[in-house]
Amino acid sequence: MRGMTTGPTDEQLVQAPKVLLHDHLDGGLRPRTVAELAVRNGYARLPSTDPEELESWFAAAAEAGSLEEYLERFAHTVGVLQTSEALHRVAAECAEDLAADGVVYAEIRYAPELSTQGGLELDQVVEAVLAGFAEGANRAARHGGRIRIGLLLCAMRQASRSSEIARLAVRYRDEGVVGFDIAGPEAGHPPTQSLEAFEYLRRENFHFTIHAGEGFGLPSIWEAIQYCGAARLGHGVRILDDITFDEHGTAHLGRLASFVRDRRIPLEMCPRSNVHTGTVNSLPEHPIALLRGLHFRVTVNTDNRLMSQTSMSGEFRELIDTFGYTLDDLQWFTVNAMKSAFLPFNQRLALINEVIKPGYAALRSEALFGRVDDSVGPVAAPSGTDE
Ligand SMILES: O=c1[nH]cnc2c1ncn2[C@H]1C[C@H](O)[C@@H](CO)O1
Ligand SMILES: [Zn+2]
Repeated sequence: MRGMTTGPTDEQLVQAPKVLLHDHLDGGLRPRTVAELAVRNGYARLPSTDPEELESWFAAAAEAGSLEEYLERFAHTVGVLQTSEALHRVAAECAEDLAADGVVYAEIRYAPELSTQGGLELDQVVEAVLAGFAEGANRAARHGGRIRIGLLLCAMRQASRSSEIARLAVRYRDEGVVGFDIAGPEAGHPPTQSLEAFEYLRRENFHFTIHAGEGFGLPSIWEAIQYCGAARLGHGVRILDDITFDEHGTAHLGRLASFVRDRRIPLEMCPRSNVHTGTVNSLPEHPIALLRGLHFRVTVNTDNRLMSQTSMSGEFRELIDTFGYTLDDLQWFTVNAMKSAFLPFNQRLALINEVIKPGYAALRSEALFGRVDDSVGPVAAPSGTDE
């Protein structure tokens, strides 16, 4: 509630409806699942098969300091994702974990070309993931969780298979694939290397986002938008390079930054991941607060829950602690994300009006009346919090 001195509790952050647009399937496995799949499928290259040790090993990605080093950890999650059963299980657990964290709508991305080392066809990869999502969402619903979940297909920038993956995405557009993306090392692999794929997708009226402005700067963002036609930007952090400040601290937007803001191009920001890849030095230095203040269409995302040891409620917690955000800000980020989703307009609107806004209103009214503690009766809201 605007003006409240107390912020939302961790429990309220989980209860708050959240929308996640940028999260990699192979970056969010449960450590125990990685270990079990490795044993079951004879994958012998894991650094450990003890779930706790594995969790710490993946978490060391936090010290990577560069996108390239951060990405090295994925060899092992991809290593255990080479069968339909493994993909199905991991996708189902992903849906369950997100629902348990209060995510009501998610677009999860994966590069199917990474799961063909054991003989799977691309179609089988996509089908296993989609079936896993459906199963996980159903299991979550049985425990009171509600989640809509779609798949974005990534092509890996270094692999030159983007046109093939774009065609795959369009073929599965009515089965749960909601969009396309390119991922992997950004420097040396500009978006225009995949121009043919993006032109095809545009002719098909299909949706796509592009990882840009994370491991490389403005030229990557410019190509993603002006050559390729990206509807959203994965990260987009370096748009900051096109903003200058005068001696009064007033921000001035360059032409590209203005275009991004004027066109309401969503920025899929992933604060914790950006610190881990060295894209920004620390969370307080992250441009999310500045860009939110300048009314860019900012969204909050996790990127890789395992490698960056995060969750949507965890990202929100850190933003609150760092920038003093309130429930109003969290609702703003969430509505921004829902507006930006690759879902039909009427469904986006329904989720905003029937799920997100009522969810935040309920939390605000809880803050207004004080939380009920069964042992001592209602806890009064702290004094001096009137607007
Ligand atoms: O933040 C990222 N930037 C670029 N590529 C990424 C990032 N996080 C994960 N990936 C890559 C590694 C995965 O294997 C791939 C598909 O999910 O996408
Ligand atoms: Zn990413």
